[in-house]
Amino acid sequence: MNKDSKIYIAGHRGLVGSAILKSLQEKGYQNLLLRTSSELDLRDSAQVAEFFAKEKPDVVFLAAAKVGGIVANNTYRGTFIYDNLMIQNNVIHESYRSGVQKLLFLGSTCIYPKECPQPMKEEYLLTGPLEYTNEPYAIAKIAGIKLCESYNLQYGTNYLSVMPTNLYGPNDNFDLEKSHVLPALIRKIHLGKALENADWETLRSDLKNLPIEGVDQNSTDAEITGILEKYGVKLKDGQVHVEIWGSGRPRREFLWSEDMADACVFIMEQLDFAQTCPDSDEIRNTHINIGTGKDISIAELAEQIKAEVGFQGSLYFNSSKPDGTLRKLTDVNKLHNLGWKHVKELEQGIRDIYSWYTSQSR
Ligand SMILES: NC(=O)C1=CN([C@@H]2O[C@H](COP(=O)(O)OP(=O)(O)OC[C@H]3O[C@@H](n4cnc5c(N)ncnc54)[C@H](OP(=O)(O)O)[C@@H]3O)[C@@H](O)[C@H]2O)C=CC1
Ligand SMILES: C[C@H]1O[C@H](OP(=O)(O)OP(=O)(O)OC[C@H]2O[C@@H](n3cnc4c(=O)[nH]c(N)nc43)[C@H](O)[C@@H]2O)[C@@H](O)[C@@H](O)C1=O
Repeated sequence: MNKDSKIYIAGHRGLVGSAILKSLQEKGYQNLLLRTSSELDLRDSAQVAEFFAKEKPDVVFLAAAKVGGIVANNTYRGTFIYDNLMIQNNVIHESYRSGVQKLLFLGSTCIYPKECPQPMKEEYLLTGPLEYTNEPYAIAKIAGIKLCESYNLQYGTNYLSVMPTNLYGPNDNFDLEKSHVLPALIRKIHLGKALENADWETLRSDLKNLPIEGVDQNSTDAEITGILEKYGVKLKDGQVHVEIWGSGRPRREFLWSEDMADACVFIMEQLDFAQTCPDSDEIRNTHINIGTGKDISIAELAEQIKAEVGFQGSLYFNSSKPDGTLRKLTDVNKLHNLGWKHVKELEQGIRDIYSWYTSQSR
């Protein structure tokens, strides 16, 4: 990959894709190829074939995918497996057909078994049953790793795969049902604080920027209070209570999206497929974990966000919502040995994302 390479970033408006775009621009890459999903639906084989044949990119960052939190994965199981298989099959296959020199596939640490030894090493892939709530998504991601690996071995392509831990940062999804835990808690606790202060202006401007079904900035105070209750932000006995899904016991590892993007660009600049093979006799587990190597319980995360936001009310746990995997801490030795380490720690990241969120919802 060099500064003149024609680089296609699939998913450039998303959490990770937007950070990859920013990182490449900052590093002086200028020949960038971008398409939104409405301009190019990557599930559509004919559209993707035409795009690659015409544009012939040199390099591809595949950060387009159907993505969501635990409940979205568990609810839209068909969409998660179909969309992801179609997107990655089309992009990887047409990259091969049009002669793309290098490609980066983004998977996820949910590829590892539900009961995986901790921390999770790359070699633990396919050693046990998966967590059921996101099994369809995880199976698509495993297929993506194997598609890259198989094309490399059969056709001599140079496609790399990275497995990021849970990510957060600017341009994340803050939907209260479909998002991941960190953005969901930032927003719920922010709304909780506004409700306890009877700060209707803040509540209305939040809803103006990111409407919740059944309520908008023109709704009455009572309607807003009623709908927030449905999403777990409740005013009861003069106090506001914010719902945390599950038991609070699961542990998660969080990486700032711009660190993730930096790791992606670093790997694409520094590595070829041959160097990712741990053992030349057995070409397996060539993917690379990307994370911090540190985790925290959901209960602790919620307390940290509560302190950062300055919410005075209470947090309560709703055990009717799924916990998912109890722990998925990445082993980041492979990444560290390559010479890359994250920069932003979680405490600073929470501060920065809360500041970003409030600047957007004003
Ligand atoms: N977020 C996280 O915590 C984690 C993410 N990952 C992986 O990282 C990658 C990026 O995720 P993230 O940035 O969070 O996801 P986002 O949901 O923020 O962004 C996904 C992007 O994919 C694009 N996209 C979705 N469907 C299509 C389609 N049919 N055709 C074309 N483009 C499409 C969207 O484009 P548009 O905006 O134009 O509609 C969007 O920009 C994914 O592979 C994900 O699985 C892995 C682990 C954790
Ligand atoms: C990135 C990763 O993301 C998903 O896996 P997950 O880590 O389980 O996802 P999550 O962020 O949604 O939840 C983490 C934990 O947090 C708890 N939790 C509490 N309160 C809220 C809450 O309000 N919202 C959400 N979403 N979770 C909450 C929740 O119950 C769970 O115990 C998969 O898509 C998977 O495929 C994947 O790749």
